[in-house]
Amino acid sequence: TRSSRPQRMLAHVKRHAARGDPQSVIDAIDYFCRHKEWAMNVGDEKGTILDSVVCEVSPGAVLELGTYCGYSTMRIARLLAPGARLITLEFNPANAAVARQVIAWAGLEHKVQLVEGSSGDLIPQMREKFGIDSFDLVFLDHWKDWYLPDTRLMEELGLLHKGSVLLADNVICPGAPEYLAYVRSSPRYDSRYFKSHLEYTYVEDGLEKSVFPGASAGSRP
Ligand SMILES: O=C(NCCNC(=O)c1cc(-c2ccc(F)cc2)cc(O)c1O)c1cc(O)ncn1
Ligand SMILES: [Mg+2]
Repeated sequence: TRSSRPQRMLAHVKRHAARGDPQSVIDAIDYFCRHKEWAMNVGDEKGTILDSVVCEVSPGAVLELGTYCGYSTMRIARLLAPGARLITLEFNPANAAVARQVIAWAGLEHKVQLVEGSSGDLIPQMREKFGIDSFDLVFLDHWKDWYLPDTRLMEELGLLHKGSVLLADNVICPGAPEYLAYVRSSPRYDSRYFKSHLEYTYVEDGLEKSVFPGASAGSRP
């Protein structure tokens, strides 16, 4: 049967990127998506914003919701300090299979745990399965109408601590209106919008960065 777009992207990476060189894998994917076939990676423009937030937070524990082909997974993992961990959840097994090979080609597999399944099912298993107490940074890039329920779930499970940062992709396109309304109105978050463009296009999109000031905030009378 005809190959999938992620499979063609992986073939492009293997042909044009150097093993063990994350930047060359990132550049190869950006080239493929800009000049051959568009794909829904966070991309180079929003990727620069993602990089700056990762460097600012310098997280010990990161959760990524929505791996897709592993592009943002690599952007985050290449900036992590030794011993820091990135857990990335992907619902689609075919995409997960491609992402594993992309991450391995970049030589970042030892920093990343890719878990297949639904975020709603896996988030409650974080402690027992991965020994994670809380996350310093969460990158939301999966189904847009799951951003809010998964954020509520992480709050209720105590997986966010004072200062935890949520960074959400696509808050304009395709859009996550209920999530935006929540993080911007809740006294529980200090939220800021980073205006950018939908990956590889001139369409407006952006990232919303929301800092969790602590469970007690917003509950005082
Ligand atoms: O498909 C699953 N996740 C991808 C989410 N990501 C997106 O949908 C996404 C879409 C776009 C996009 C923007 C404009 C356009 F015209 C078409 C697509 C851009 C992005 O940057 C994304 O991140 C998925 C499946 C599943 O069964 N369960 C959980 N997640
Ligand atoms: Mg996205």
